[in-house]
Amino acid sequence: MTDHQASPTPKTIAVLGTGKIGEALLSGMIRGGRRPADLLVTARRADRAEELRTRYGVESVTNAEAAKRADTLILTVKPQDMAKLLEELTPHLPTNPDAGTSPLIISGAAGIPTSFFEERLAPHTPVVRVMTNTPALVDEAMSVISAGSHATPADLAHAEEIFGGVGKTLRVPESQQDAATALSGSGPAYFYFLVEAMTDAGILLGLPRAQAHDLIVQAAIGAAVMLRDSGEHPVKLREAVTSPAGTTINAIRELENHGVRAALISALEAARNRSRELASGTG
Ligand SMILES: NC(=O)C1=CN([C@@H]2O[C@H](COP(=O)(O)OP(=O)(O)OC[C@H]3O[C@@H](n4cnc5c(N)ncnc54)[C@H](OP(=O)(O)O)[C@@H]3O)[C@@H](O)[C@H]2O)C=CC1
Ligand SMILES: O=C(O)[C@@H]1CCC=N1
Repeated sequence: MTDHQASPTPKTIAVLGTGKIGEALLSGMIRGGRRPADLLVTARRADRAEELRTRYGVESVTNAEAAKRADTLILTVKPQDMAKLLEELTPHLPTNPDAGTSPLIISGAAGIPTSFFEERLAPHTPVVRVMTNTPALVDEAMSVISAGSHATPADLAHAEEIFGGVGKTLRVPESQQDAATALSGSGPAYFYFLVEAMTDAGILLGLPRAQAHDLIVQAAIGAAVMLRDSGEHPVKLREAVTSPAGTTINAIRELENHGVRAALISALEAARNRSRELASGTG
C-alpha cells in the first residue's frame, strides 16, 4: 500500500520504542495472528533491535522509516522521551494531510495528553491515547482508550482491536485517563507489592519462602477469579471469609489499625497526581 493512503483497515503497524510495553503489545499482536511482515519496530539500541528481529521475525527500522511506512504508529517510549521522538517523526509525516489520510498515532504513554501530540503534528492527525498494563504479556491487560480531537470511530475501533488482542479494553473520556493510570496502569504493581509483603509474613510464620509464595499467589488468583466471575461485591466476598471470632477478623483489625485502606487511597491519589505532572512530557 502507498504511504498513508486512506484505508478503512490500516495495514502496517509500527511500535516505536519497543521496551516492556511495546514488546508486550508486539508479542500479543503476533499471538493474535498478525503477520510479522505487517509489523515494524523501532528501538534506540542496535542490540535491542536485533533481539526483537530474532525473537519475533519483525523488521526493525528507524523512527523516520516507520513514520514513512506505517499506517498506525504506536508510541511506547517513556513520557520524558516523547517530545524527542515526535521531533524525529514529524519531518517524515504528511505535513498537510486531508482528513483520513494521516497515519493513526496511538500513544501508550502515561500522563501525556492527546493535545501534546496534536500541537506538534499536522492538522487532522488522528491521535488515540491508551493506558494499558503489563498483564498484556499474558493477554490479561486492561487498556483504557480515549480519542483525541481528530480520531474517528474507526480509529478508536482500530485501537480497540489492537489492544483487545491482549486483554480487556474500556473507552473513557480523556479527563479520566490520569485516574485510570493510577488504578489499572500501575495497578499490577500494587498487587505484586502485596504478594511480596504477605510472602514475608509467611516467612515470619515459619513457612518456606517458595511455599509461602505459592499459597499467596493461589489465594490472589482465586480471589481475582471470584471478583471477576461471581458478580458479588468485594464486601460480600470478604464477609464470606470472615468468620465470627475467627482468624480473618483479627487480620482485618490490624489492617484497619495500620490505616491500609487510607494508605491505598492516598497511594492511588499520588499516582494520579504524578500522571498529571507527566503531561508536559518534560519529566
Ligand atoms: N511499564 C508499565 O507497566 C506501563 C508503562 N506504560 C507506558 O508505556 C511507556 C513505555 O514504558 P515501558 O515499556 O515500561 O518503558 P521501557 O523503558 O521498557 O520502554 C521504552 C523503550 O523506548 C526506547 N526508546 C526511547 N526513546 C526512543 C527513541 N527515540 N526511539 C526508539 N526507541 C526509544 C527505550 O530504549 P532504551 O532501552 O535504550 O531506554 C526503551 O526500550 C511509557 O510511556 C509508560 O508510561 C503504560 C502502562 C504500563
Ligand atoms: O509507572 C509508570 O509511570 C508506568 C505507567 C503506568 C505503569 N507504569
